[in-house]
Amino acid sequence: MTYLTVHTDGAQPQTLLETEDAAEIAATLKEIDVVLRHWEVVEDLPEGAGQEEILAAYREQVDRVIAEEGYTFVDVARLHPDGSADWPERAAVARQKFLNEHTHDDDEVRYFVAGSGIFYLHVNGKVHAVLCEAGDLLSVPKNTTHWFDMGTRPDFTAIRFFHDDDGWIGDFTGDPIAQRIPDFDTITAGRAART
Ligand SMILES: CSCCC(=O)/C(O)=C/O
Ligand SMILES: [Fe+2]
Ligand code: NI
Repeated sequence: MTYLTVHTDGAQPQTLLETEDAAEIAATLKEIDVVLRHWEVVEDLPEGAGQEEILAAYREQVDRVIAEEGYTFVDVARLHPDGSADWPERAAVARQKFLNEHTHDDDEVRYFVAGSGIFYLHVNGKVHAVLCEAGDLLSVPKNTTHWFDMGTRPDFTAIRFFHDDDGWIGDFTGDPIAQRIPDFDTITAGRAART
């Protein structure tokens, strides 16, 4: 189940909303032109599946998204603890890449097929922190200021859709806001404590 928290963006952010209610999440995100859908997950995908295998397993859903919006390039962002000696360092580097506020001149469309991560959408003086989990398809309009936190123990697989064949290109805003909004580990711990 997806989880949404909304925060003010001032020097001392206040939490305005915490919800797991799918209808409330969809309605709140609609106010900022963001669409969150829940699609099926392929359960029998091998843990070590590669990019081509993942895209083949989700061909029907991927083709549906491409047909809707004319995307020309699709890839898979995947991080999963592999037990290697350099995993902690690679995980930290991967996390840092998306951790500062940025924009794209393309929509941000991400279909989570395993694991989780939080997109922070900074719009109209508020930050919407959307915890995406397996089955969540998030569509964020181009030029929306945002960042992404995969947490200190990254574990997710997300299919990404682009209109540009060059793939991921981010323009960083230089705003340090991400440092004062609760991070992935804090938000997921807070959610666990609610249940
Ligand atoms: C969950 S896909 C990796 C993150 C990403 O592509 C992005 O643009 C984060 O803002
Ligand atoms: Fe992004
Ligand atoms: Ni595993």
